[in-house]
Formats: sequence, C-alpha cells, structure tokens
Amino acid sequence: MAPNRDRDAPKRHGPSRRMQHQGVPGTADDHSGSKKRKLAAPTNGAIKKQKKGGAGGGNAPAVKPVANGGPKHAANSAGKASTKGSFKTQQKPAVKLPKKVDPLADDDDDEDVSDLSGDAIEDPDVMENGLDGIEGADLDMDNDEFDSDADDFAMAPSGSDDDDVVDSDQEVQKGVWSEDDDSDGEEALTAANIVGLSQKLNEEYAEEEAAGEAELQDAALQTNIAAAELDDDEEEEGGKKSMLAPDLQLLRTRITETVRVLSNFKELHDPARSRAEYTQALLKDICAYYGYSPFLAEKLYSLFPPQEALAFFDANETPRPMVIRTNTLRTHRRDLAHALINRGVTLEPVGKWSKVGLQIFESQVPLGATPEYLAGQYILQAASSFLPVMALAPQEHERVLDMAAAPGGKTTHMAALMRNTGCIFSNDASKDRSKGLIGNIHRMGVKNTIVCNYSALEFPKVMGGFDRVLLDAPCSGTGVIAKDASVKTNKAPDDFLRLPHLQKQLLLAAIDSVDHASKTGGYVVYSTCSVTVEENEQVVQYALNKRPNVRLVSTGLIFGKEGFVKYQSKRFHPSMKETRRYYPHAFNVDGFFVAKFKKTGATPAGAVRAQGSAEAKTADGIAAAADDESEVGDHAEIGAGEDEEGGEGAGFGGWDDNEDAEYIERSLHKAMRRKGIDPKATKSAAVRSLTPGTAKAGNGGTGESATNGGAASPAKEVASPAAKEVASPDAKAVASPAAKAVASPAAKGVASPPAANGNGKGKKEGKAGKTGKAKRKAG
Ligand SMILES: C[S@@+](CC[C@H](N)C(=O)[O-])C[C@H]1O[C@@H](n2cnc3c(N)ncnc32)[C@H](O)[C@@H]1O
Repeated sequence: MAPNRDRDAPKRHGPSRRMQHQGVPGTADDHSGSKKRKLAAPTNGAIKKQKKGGAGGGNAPAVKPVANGGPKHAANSAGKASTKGSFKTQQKPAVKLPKKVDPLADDDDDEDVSDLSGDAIEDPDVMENGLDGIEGADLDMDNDEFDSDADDFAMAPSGSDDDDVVDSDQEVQKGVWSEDDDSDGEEALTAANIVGLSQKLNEEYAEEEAAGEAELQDAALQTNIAAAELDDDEEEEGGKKSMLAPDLQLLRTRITETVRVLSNFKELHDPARSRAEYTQALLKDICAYYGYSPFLAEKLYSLFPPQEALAFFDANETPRPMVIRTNTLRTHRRDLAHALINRGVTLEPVGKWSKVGLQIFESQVPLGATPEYLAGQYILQAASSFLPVMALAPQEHERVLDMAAAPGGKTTHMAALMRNTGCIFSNDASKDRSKGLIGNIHRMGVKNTIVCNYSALEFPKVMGGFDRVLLDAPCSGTGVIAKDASVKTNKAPDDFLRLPHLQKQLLLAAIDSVDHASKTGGYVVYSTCSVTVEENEQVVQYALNKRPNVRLVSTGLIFGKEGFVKYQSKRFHPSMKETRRYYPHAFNVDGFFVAKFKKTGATPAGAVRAQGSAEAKTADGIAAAADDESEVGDHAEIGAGEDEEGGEGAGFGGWDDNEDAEYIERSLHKAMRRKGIDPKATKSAAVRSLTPGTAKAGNGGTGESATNGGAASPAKEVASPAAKEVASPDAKAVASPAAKAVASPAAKGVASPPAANGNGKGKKEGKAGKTGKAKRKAG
C-alpha cells in the first residue's frame, strides 16, 4: 500500500535522499568537543592541505547534476556549497582523470597520514590488490584509525601541524591521486565520478518522469473516487469494503491539507472539528497511505510536530544511501576510493563528520564481493552505525566490551580506532550471528578481539572491569523502517514493554561491567536503531534511577537532535539533553539513539548480585531465544528476565517486579514454547521457578543458591577463569559467586530451585532504589 512515488509531495529541492549527504551539513567543523590526537607526519614532502573557502570548505566534493536540473535535482546547497566551482568540469565527461589531484580532498582536511613502508603488509590479499602501501588516518574525534601494529605497518614519525594534512610519497607516486595540487582535489573526485553520477541522475530523472506520468494516468482513471468517499465510514458499503484501491493522490492531498491545518490550528481549523478529530483522521490516512498499523503510526506520529512527522514517514519510504566504512587497519579511505572508482563504483565521502565513510551512488560490481571487500578493506555499514562507536571513542590499549556485537560492524570499527591494541570482548547471545561476527573479524584483520557467546545479562559476572562498554541493544527497529518495512505492521504494544524491559536489564549490566576507576575511560554507550521513547530515554532514565553512580555526558557527536527531556506526560532528567536522536528525514541516516554515561563510583556488590539473580533465572530462555532465527534480527531481542529489588548501597536497585511481572511471564512462556514446551500444560517446578511470583519468594538467585546441584552449563568453563582473571575492583566483589551463578543450574534458569533471600531484602533494597529515584527524578 505504501506508495513508491509521491507526485503530490512537496518537491524536494536538492538531490534525492539517496544522493544527499548524510549527517551534519558541510559547514560543520570537526568534532568540536573532542581533543584531536595527531598521528605521524609525512616523511617525504608532506602534502599541504588548502582549506576550501566558504562554508563547508573542504567538504566532500559535490556532484551537481549536469542535465535536466529541475528542482528535484538541484544540488544540496548546504552540504555542497564549497564545491560549486568544480562543477563546470563535470560537464565534460571526457574525464581527464587528473594526474595530480587528491580525490578526497576532504580527507586531507582531517586526517593525518603517515608514511608507511610499502612492504609492511602481511595480508597477501592486500598485496594482490596492488595496495603496496597502507596508511592510516586520524579519523574520528580523538581516535586514530591506524593500525599501529609495528609488524604490519611502519609508522613515520609525527610532526605535523594539527591542521596540516600530510600524506605519504607513495600516494603521490600513484599519480592519479597526487596531493600536489589540493585545490583540484574536489574536482578530481568529481571528475572521476562524473560520468557515473551524471548518468545516474539522468536515469533517475527519467524514471521519475515515467513514474509520474504513470501515476497521473492512474489518477485519471481513479477520479471516480470522490474525496469524501475516502472517509472510512463510507469506505464500507453494506459491510463490504470497497474494491477500489485507495486513491493515493487524493489521500496524499488530504494528508498534506490536514497537516497544514494542524500546524496552524487556531487560524485554519473548521470550528466544527476538534484537534483530536483532525489528528484521528490524519492517522487513518497515514495508515492507508504508508501502510502502518494504527498503533505504530500513532506512536511514531507522536514523536514530532505534524509537519515533521510527515517528513519522517516520507523519509521511511526512501532507502538511505549505501555506505561503506573504510577499514583503516587495512587501507586508507583515499586508496580505497581510488580502487573502487577504477572498478566502476561511483562514490563520495559520506560527509565531513566521518573520515572513514564512503557513500556509494552506483556500482558496476557487487560491493560484497570485490577484491577490496574480500581483503577486508571495508565493510558495508549504515552511516548511523558509526555514531555509537564514535561516541564511545575507545582508546588504544584499553579493555572494551561490545555486549551485543554480531555481526561486528561496531566491534571492527572499535578495533580500528584502537589500532588493534588492547582487548575487545565481542559478545553476542546468538551463536548463529556470532559466526558472521567471527567472519568479519578475520576478514578485516582484527587481532585484539575475543569473541564470546553469553547473554549479555550475565555480565559482569562473566567478567567486569572494562574501560568502556558498548551496548548496541536489540530493539524494535523503528529507525530502520526504510530497510525493513515489516516493522510497520509487526510491532505490537507488547513489544514496547518487553523490549525496554530487556534493554533496561542490559544497560544495568553494562554499567556494572565498567571500571569506574579506569584511568582512561569508565564510559558506557547505549544505542538503539529505534526512535521510540520507551526504548531510549525511558531506558536511560531507568538506569539513572537505579544506578546513581553514573551520569550522562556529551556524546561528542557533532550532529543529532537532543534527547527528550519531556515527552507527553513524562519528564526526564535534564541531562537527557546530552543524548542524541537521529532521524532519516533530518540527517538522511537511519533512525538512531545514542547515550553516553560516565561511571563515577563502584556499583555495590549487592546490587550486582540482585541484578544477576534475575539473569540467572532466565538464562535458559535467553539461550533458547538466542539461536531462534525467527527472533534474531539486527534488532531482535533475546531473553528477558526479572529481578528482585536488591543490592547494597542506597540508591541502587534491581527490578520493579510488579511493574514488569506481566511482561516477564509472557517472555518466559514464549521461551518455553520455542523449546517445544507448553507452559500451561507443563506446570513443572522448573516452570514455576521461573514465574515472577515464585521466584520472588525464593533465594534471590545469588551465588549461594547457584551452587545448588545440577550439571554445570558450558558457561562454567569459560566464566570462572575469565572472571577471576579480569574482574575489576567493583566487579571483583561479586565475581566469584556470580561466576558460579553463571555456571550453575541457576544460570540455566529452569533447572534451579527458587532462590532464597527474597522478601526482606527485596523490601530493603526497594527502599534504597526509591532513594536513588528520588535523587534522580527530573525536576
Ligand atoms: C542491533 S544488533 C547488534 C549489531 C552490532 N552491534 C553491530 O554493529 O554489528 C543486536 C544484537 O543483540 C543480540 N542480542 C539480543 N539479545 C541479546 C542478549 N541478551 N545478550 C547479548 N546479545 C543479545 C542479537 O543477537 C543481535 O546480534
């Protein structure tokens, strides 16, 4: 039902969304909030960088359409202002591939380029591809995306000015992409791409024209449907739905008109109709036009003012641009661009905010099978997925945990930022998805990563004391509807209770796994590819309430909208402004949410134990779900559990059992059914032990209860030594018993007897939790 084209929509001025730059407009500077660390300087005649004048100077080269430049194809002036001058050359697709031009002049602005020894690469694939020199770059914020591994790459001594761009002689020797003349840099990329881009734009335009024509003809045929007949009441006649397809053009017109009225209600509304009536009518039309369930349409609509909501729904009809992330462990963006352009790929830098992303416009070759791909020089990754890692900003030599890591887009990005030093524990609950994770790690030359397969709820018992933790949480995927339109109809109210419940648990586990005393870190980043408040601000607020030892800090990301401090009747902590929301209509990236916490003190052992008890109880369900393909998608959730209020220390708390009991039960039943057990028919002790009511009366699932009999799960072997070895001071307090809990039947959930320790403690901790809540409650 969702239309592909929208003739009535206000014409976009500028390139189609696919062609638009992603993220921040070109005028933005580099990450302002971040200290930039520079890398090695050039050894042989550094390539000087000349900043382009004007706004967006040095931004990605623009490619203005050459022909048929109607409004739809006007260049995105904001993002591409700096490159207007280069356009003339595009008119001559004789494509004199410039001999001495840097195609990615933008890279020069921001990256430090080291001189690298040409014979330093181990990977034979890389050699085969003719990349006889690999250089790194200082790419994001305060992170350098170079491989500093001395075995692989020889780094030249540093010494350049921060703003200077340096490059190796090797690049100059490549001729085509010489940096000698930076002023030609943008032209070079433009020229190199222009044939493809022009052709693509012309084709797009022709396609749109043809589609428009067809739609007009359709509309002419359908004018038998009067506008009034589109009212739902009248759509049904004699209990039968009209057989006529809804007139999309009429619907669109009516949507636009209703939005116009709602945007200036006082002046424009019909006194006979209330605002609520207008809104209801609009939502019905939105459902009919875009194909959403009424429930989700309303949920998403309520996030924005009417006009913006419409832009959001529209943006979900258009795919985001395809983006690849350069793997700076293997190559340099400029080299990669060069290689791909030579293969007939039309591309340009993703935007000023990233120095590793390349936006793909067109490709003659499958991008998942090029020699460069197979050599691990890049990964196909949505631009928005760069953001959580940029916010986390892992440093070299740190210990980092990626809690929900498969298929590894963010793990491999982190490894590049850390230049393959330190250690990343890359965890995912799904064994199947972990295979892809392992594949990417190998392909991309990542050497500092240990892959594990736990439910992340089991951290920090498995191990703790990390310098940084990324929780890219399983979510509903309301930010990626353009990719997965099934989200429009397959989400129910239940999902927005069950998923947040799991997300809250995971976030507490993430916080408890971080070493607050880390000299370099002590940070947690929470992200989702969803835009709902339930999965974002509400989860973050929950963590603030339950863990007074964290506070929100700036993500350091230079674009994105502030998180909500207020949403409908809900009020969040004022620091929620530090979180960032991303929308397809605003930034041409997938919908996303990023929050960054700094941990300021240890989590009391009791709080961690209480948290752990619930996780242990549901571990079996989690394991079952983890390998259930039907459930595991990029935004699939695995497992949900319960917890008892617990933990030592005022202000710390576990779960609000009553609040969550219903969802937990449902989730447990679901897990049972997946295992082929009818939860109703089999009222076994095991099932009963998992139900919220009985569990509460039990032993709390602490270390003690965990040792009670039964065969150890495979987790035991992994968990015990690891926990002993690496637990941090605050994790240490709980490491041993907790590790046991992982290994024990309690961890397997159904097999363990209910934990003791219940009510008295629960009450006490509940009170403590309230104290924390009171402290944190937003004004
Ligand atoms: C949004 S995806 C992660 C994407 C990944 N960070 C990346 O960049 O490639 C969410 C992941 O969470 C995993 N997951 C779901 N429930 C989990 C749990 N309880 N513990 C650990 N991982 C879980 C899913 O298997 C899925 O791979």
